[in-house]
Amino acid sequence: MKVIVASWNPSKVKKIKHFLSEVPIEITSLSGEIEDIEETALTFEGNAALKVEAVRSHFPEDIIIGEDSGLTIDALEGFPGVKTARFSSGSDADRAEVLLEKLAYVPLSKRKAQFHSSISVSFPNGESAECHGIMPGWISNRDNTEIQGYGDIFLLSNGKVLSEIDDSSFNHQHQALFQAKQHILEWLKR
Ligand SMILES: O=c1[nH]c(=O)c2ncn([C@@H]3O[C@H](COP(=O)(O)OP(=O)(O)OP(=O)(O)O)[C@@H](O)[C@H]3O)c2[nH]1
Repeated sequence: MKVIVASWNPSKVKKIKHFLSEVPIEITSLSGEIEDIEETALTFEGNAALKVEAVRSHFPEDIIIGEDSGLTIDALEGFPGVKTARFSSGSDADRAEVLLEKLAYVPLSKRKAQFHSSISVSFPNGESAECHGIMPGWISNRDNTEIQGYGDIFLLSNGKVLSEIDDSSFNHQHQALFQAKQHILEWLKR
């Protein structure tokens, strides 16, 4: 039995594999023949479950883990939410610029935002566990000409943006991954 990471994003796969490295079974990613899925659910939880379901029949005897993450902005009624990776064309950096334009006249106190991570862990006997992590912050109103992604516009309570922080052990993905790891370790002990 292995843990299969149901993601088509190599840097996400690397992060999840690294975080789960203490789990005493092999952790592998998808091989090229399984196509990326359309993320059609309305919630992060729903999309994490869709990723797992999409690959379940290929790995009937393994544990499968799917993750969906994104940003919600209070002043934009939760936008971009599940569409964080694709609400407009281009890169995350381009989309971060679009968000800054939408918030151009909104003061910092009203720029509250959250990063979410939902993980679905599916076990070969049909059981599953849902995990969720959330990191609160604000969308920065600082001038930043070097925007490479959402981490450069997400301001934390210590006054730094996410991309300036080396230790991200408190972040949304790590919270959800920590819960996922506990579920897997408990399941393996049975
Ligand atoms: O700068 C960032 N710092 C973060 O800490 C962070 N957490 C999430 N995100 C963004 O949220 C979307 C996830 O999309 P997502 O879960 O659909 O993943 P994906 O499509 O890349 O891979 P897959 O697993 O679906 O194959 C993408 O735009 C990510 O860049 C972050 N950006």
